[in-house]
Amino acid sequence: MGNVPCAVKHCLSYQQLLREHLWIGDSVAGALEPAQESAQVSGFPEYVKIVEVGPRDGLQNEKVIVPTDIKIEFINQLSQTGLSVIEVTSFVSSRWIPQMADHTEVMKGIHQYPGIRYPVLTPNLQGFHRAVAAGATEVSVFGAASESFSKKNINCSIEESMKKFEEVVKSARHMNIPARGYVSCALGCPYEGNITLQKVTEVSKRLYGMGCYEISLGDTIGVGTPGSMKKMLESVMKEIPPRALAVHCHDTYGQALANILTALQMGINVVDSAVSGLGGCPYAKGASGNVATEDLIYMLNGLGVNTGVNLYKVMEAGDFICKAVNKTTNSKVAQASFNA
Ligand SMILES: CC(C)(COP(=O)([O-])OP(=O)([O-])OC[C@H]1O[C@@H](n2cnc3c(N)ncnc32)[C@H](O)[C@@H]1OP(=O)([O-])[O-])[C@@H](O)C(=O)NCCC(=O)NCCSC(=O)C[C@@](C)(O)CC(=O)[O-]
Repeated sequence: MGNVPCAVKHCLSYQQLLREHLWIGDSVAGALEPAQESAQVSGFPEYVKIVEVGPRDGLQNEKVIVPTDIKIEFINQLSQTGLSVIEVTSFVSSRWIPQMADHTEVMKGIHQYPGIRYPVLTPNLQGFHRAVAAGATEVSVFGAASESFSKKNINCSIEESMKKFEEVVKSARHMNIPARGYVSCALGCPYEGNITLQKVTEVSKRLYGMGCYEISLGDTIGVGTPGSMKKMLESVMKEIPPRALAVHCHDTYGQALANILTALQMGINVVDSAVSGLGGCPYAKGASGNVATEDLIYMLNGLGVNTGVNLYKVMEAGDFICKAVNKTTNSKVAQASFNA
C-alpha cells in the first residue's frame, strides 16, 4: 500500500476507512472524486476553486533561500494534484523579498500544464513587464485597506498604489492577461488594528472597477472571526458580486476554517490556501501561515463540495516541501495522516 498515512494504518481496516472517508483518497486511486461520493450539504456551493498560494505566499517568508530547482519541483508536483490555480512567484524587488529573487527562473523552469493557471504578483509596471517576459499569463496586483501596511509593504500610499495598479491592469487588459486584485488587512492590520468596513469596501471597489476579475480579501494577520468576516463580506458584497470575490485567510488565531465556512455560506466559492499551512507576510510580523490546503480540502470534501483536487497528492507535495525547507507541516490533516 506504499506510503499509507500512519493514522490510516493504525485503523482497524484501511479499506473500511477509505469506504467511510472517501475523501482521503490515495496515491493510486488518485482519481477518487470525493464530492461525487459524499452527499452535498445544503447551503454551500457545489464547487470551490482553490487558489494555491504556497509557492509564493508560503515561501516568501522563509529566511533560508529555497533552491530554485526545489521550487520548480514543488510547483510541478502541485500541478499533478488537480489544482487549477497555482500562484508561483512575485516580480517584486529582491531587496525587499530576497526569497522571490529567482522569479524569472522559476517561471521559465516550471512545466505549465494546459488548464492550470499560474498567476504571479506584480506591484507595478516594472514587475509586470518582467513577468510577461518570463512567460506569465496571469498577474495579481496587491493593495491594502490600511495606509500603514501599504507603506510598509509596497512603499507607497493606497492612492499611489492604485495609480500603479491601474497601469498594470490596463497593460494586462491590452495583452489579454487576466489580473486579480488582493486587499490586505481586510480584517485587521498589524500596525493600525481595526480597519473600517468602508475602507475595505472602497479599496475592493477600486480594484474591481479598474478591471481586476477577482478580489481576494486577505485576513493578513489572521485576527478575523466568523463575526467580523460576515460583517466585512456584507459590506463588500454591496459593491461586488460574490462570484468575483475570494477569501485569503491566515490562521494565526485558529479561525481560518471557520472564517472560510462563513464565507462559503455567504456565496463565496474561491478560497486561497497554502500547502502545509506555509506562509506569512514579511511585513506582517507575528502572522502565521495561510490556512492549509490539506485542511481546506478535507473540510470541503466532508461537506460534499467538489474541488477537483486530490487530497493525498496535495499531502505528498506538502511533505516534499516541508522536508526541503526542514519544517513540520502546519496542516492538521497531514499531521494526523503522516505523524500519528
Ligand atoms: C513594490 C516595490 C518594488 C517598491 O519598491 P520601491 O523601493 O518603492 O521602488 P522604486 O520604484 O522606488 O524603485 C527602487 C528600486 O526598486 C526597483 N524595483 C521597482 N519595482 C520593482 C519590481 N517590480 N521588481 C524588481 N525591482 C523593482 C527599481 O528598479 C529600483 O532599483 P534601483 O534603481 O534602486 O536598483 C517594493 O516595495 C517591493 O518589492 N515590495 C515587496 C512587497 C511584497 O512582495 N510583499 C509580500 C507580498 S504581499 C502579501 O504577502 C499579502 C498577500 C498578497 O499575501 C495577501 C494577504 O495575506 O493579505
